[in-house]
Amino acid sequence: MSAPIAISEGLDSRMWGSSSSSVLRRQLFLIRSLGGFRHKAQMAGRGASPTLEADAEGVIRRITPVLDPIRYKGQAGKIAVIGGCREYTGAPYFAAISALKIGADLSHVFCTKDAATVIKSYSPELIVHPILEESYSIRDDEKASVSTKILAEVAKWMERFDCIIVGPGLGRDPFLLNCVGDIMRHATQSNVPIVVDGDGLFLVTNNLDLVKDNSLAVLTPNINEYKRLVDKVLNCEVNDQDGSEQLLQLAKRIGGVTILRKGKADLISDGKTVSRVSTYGSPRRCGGQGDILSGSVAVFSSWARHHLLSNKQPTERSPNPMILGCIAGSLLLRRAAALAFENKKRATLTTDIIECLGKSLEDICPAV
Ligand SMILES: NC(=O)C1=CN([C@@H]2O[C@H](COP(=O)(O)OP(=O)(O)OC[C@H]3O[C@@H](n4cnc5c(N)ncnc54)[C@H](OP(=O)(O)O)[C@@H]3O)[C@@H](O)[C@H]2O)[C@@H](O)CC1
Ligand SMILES: Nc1ncnc2c1ncn2[C@@H]1O[C@H](COP(=O)(O)OP(=O)(O)OP(=O)(O)O)[C@@H](O)[C@H]1O
Ligand SMILES: [Mg+2]
Repeated sequence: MSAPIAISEGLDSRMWGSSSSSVLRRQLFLIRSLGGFRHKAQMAGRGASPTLEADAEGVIRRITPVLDPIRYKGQAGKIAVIGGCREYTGAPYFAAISALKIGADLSHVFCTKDAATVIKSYSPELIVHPILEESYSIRDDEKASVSTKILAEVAKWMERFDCIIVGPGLGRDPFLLNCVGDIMRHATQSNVPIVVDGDGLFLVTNNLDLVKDNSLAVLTPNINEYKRLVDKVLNCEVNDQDGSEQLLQLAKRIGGVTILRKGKADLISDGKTVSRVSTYGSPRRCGGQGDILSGSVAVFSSWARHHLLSNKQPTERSPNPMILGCIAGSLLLRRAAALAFENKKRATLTTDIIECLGKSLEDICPAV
């Protein structure tokens, strides 16, 4: 029997954001009575909502689809990464290949022409679209028509995707970011979930309307990206003493987007609840682990959405699939990082962690 989902099922997810003392007492009662679920509650601060250590294994078991012979290609997920430019080709590759290794059926990359051949050469598994342009490659008088053409190219595919990941290795070219902003607006109109990472967060922090009020958007900031977001949205510094409460306020202020704050422990909030994943990963901090995480979150949140939609009509009490995706993605990356580190120690690299994704998922949720 699969373990219960840590948040929301059986609990009203809206409760966690409240600071009234009776609600707080009730929350604590519920947490204590959930002892068998391996929850650990930690108060974020006086009068603040508790942070739950998520039952991430239970979440993974619950949402991962069975490998059923009647399924056809595409049903386990079609993911697209919008990223990859002259400087960065590793990041979009890591995100896209991780999505496949976890179990998505198709993984696309929309990148600049310079990056496309390089990314294709890393793997024949990826479908690579060399369509993005940076300012240096186009004249001013071409910009309007080029950006219309880029949007049309992505729009052709958009409704087929279960999730897009915006930002790994995108770079910060203003023309390119402008086009990507249009792509994000189109995804939002088409109800396609968006995971925003890396330079996508640079874009969003300066254009919050791109994700505001979008409950299908997930932001996955690292320490620097989080600092910039807090500064811009809350107009203050990062508060590590009361980190959960600040994260809750940040997510609320952006209209209920889900935020996964990466760090020693990953904290996840949609402005209503705060969950934590602190399973030990690896002491190696090699670049690219955040990219694996973005691919992982995209796949798991698509599976969680599908799982919830296929079981019953979602209600206000249903868990937020984007949060479930973050919890599952965070645990899987950490397990894979721990396994890779066991083998490679100081030489552990992101490619080693990617090789451990399959075994880590198999240990939690066997294929047969
Ligand atoms: N193998 C690969 O291909 C990998 C590629 N990766 C990709 O790299 C990109 C940046 O991600 P990251 O994680 O280095 O950003 P982060 O920690 O905020 O910055 C660190 C410092 O650098 C600076 N800075 C960054 N970009 C800048 C720019 N364009 N121009 C100027 N300054 C810039 C930044 O300065 P600040 O923004 O704070 O002013 C901060 O001081 C992103 O696309 C990611 O996906 C990674 O995923 C790793 C593996
Ligand atoms: N100090 C830490 N201890 C343990 N795990 C950590 C620590 N910092 C980050 N992580 C884990 O590593 C993953 C990547 O986080 P990180 O902060 O390195 O992202 P990033 O800077 O965006 O990575 P990338 O190099 O891919 O851009 C997160 O899921 C987090 O769980
Ligand atoms: Mg990153």
